[in-house]
Amino acid sequence: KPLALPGAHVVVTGGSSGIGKCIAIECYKQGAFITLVARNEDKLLQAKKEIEKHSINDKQVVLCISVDVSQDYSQVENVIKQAQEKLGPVDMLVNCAGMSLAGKFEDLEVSTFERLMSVNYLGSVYPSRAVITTMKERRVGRIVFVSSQAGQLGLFGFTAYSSSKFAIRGLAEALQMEVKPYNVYVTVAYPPDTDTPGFAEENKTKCSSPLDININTETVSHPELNAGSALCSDEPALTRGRHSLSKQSGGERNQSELIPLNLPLETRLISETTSVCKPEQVAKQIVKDAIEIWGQLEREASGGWALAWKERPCRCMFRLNRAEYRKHRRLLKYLQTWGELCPDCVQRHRKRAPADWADFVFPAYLKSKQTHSMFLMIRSSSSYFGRTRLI
Ligand SMILES: NC(=O)C1=CN([C@@H]2O[C@H](COP(=O)(O)OP(=O)(O)OC[C@H]3O[C@@H](n4cnc5c(N)ncnc54)[C@H](OP(=O)(O)O)[C@@H]3O)[C@@H](O)[C@H]2O)C=CC1
Ligand SMILES: CCCCCCCCCCCCCCCC(=O)[C@@H](N)CO
Repeated sequence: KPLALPGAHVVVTGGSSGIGKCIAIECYKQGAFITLVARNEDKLLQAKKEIEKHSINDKQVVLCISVDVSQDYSQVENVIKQAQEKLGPVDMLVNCAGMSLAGKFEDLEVSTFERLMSVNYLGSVYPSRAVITTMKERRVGRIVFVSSQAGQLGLFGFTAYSSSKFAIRGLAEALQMEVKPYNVYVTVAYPPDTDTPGFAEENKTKCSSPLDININTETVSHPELNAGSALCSDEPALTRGRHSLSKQSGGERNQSELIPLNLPLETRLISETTSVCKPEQVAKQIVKDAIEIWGQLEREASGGWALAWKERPCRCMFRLNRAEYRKHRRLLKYLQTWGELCPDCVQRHRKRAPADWADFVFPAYLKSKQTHSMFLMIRSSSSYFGRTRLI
């Protein structure tokens, strides 16, 4: 049976901002009781207020608990205890707390690797560990992990981030095997770039040196500019209201938007080849897939395999037909040869000619509507196991 959200207790880590907040809103709109978990109390309270605007009955509650999910297991366990005392056993846990930092391997501090592993990986282990026993006993439960596209494919500049997001996948797949007999289901979301405060932060670390690039980080946070950048947008890739090359002259640059760090331009270029999603849209898909029954998912997954096409069936946000799937593989090929393409691409970029460097990297069809549509992939571990006969 699908999980019934009305009256259910949903815990969302990272629920005070971005995708997590939108997931909380989505569940609340469907009648759930929510516990938000994050560090900053002001942000939590603000999110609570925003979520409460969407109530559908007067019994619904939004509880806020401040904790760092990455530090101390006993603290996290306590938080879950508190939440269960107030709102009952957790029916669904969404592990959305996370952070991202981009940089070349040798430019990243080793502490960054430790930090991202703690927050993204251990920060998903701890809450899951704290809810799992009760879920198994009750034979009810959903655990959602939020990985990333960078958790399916190693991407330039994401050595620290990608690996922490890959780790989540291993955790989820192994856990699913253990808990499936107890009617507990695990999903992993692999979202693309999504317009959130966290993404804006990350982009600050993605700039190149200021000599030839203007990064207009403002663009991404303006919803009206981003209106055309939804998944289904017909607009070509470069006019999607992303932090595209600014036409401002050097003299008009806002210095605060330029972080003069030696951080990878390539990362930003790769990133700009796809559209930015709206967090509401990503959240909706994540919640839908988490509460659904796997049988259905498996059938729907038959449209195509995304990313690791050989052995890993994925659920795509929009199903792919055969032709689209072929394009998909081409895109992957391009990414695999990125190492060769990129130096040239960067050089052209530096010379500012041709302006449309993405045409060089990706042929026009890859910037088409269908391509935009593929970028949200929600993976169902059980459909994976079903297909590859691992169990
Ligand atoms: N936006 C994007 O482009 C994509 C994001 N993702 C993933 O989605 C998730 C959410 O991202 P997004 O919405 O952009 O992020 P935001 O930065 O907007 O929100 C992050 C949330 O996590 C909380 N958080 C961060 N660190 C901790 C911690 N140590 N302990 C407890 N809470 C913490 C933050 O609150 P506080 O700081 O107060 O603790 C905040 O509520 C992340 O895991 C991210 O990696 C995946 C793919 C794409
Ligand atoms: C169809 C084949 C799919 C090919 C996918 C690769 C496309 C390259 C674009 C990758 C963009 C970076 C995603 C990371 C998002 C993220 O996690 C951070 N933004 C977090 O803040």
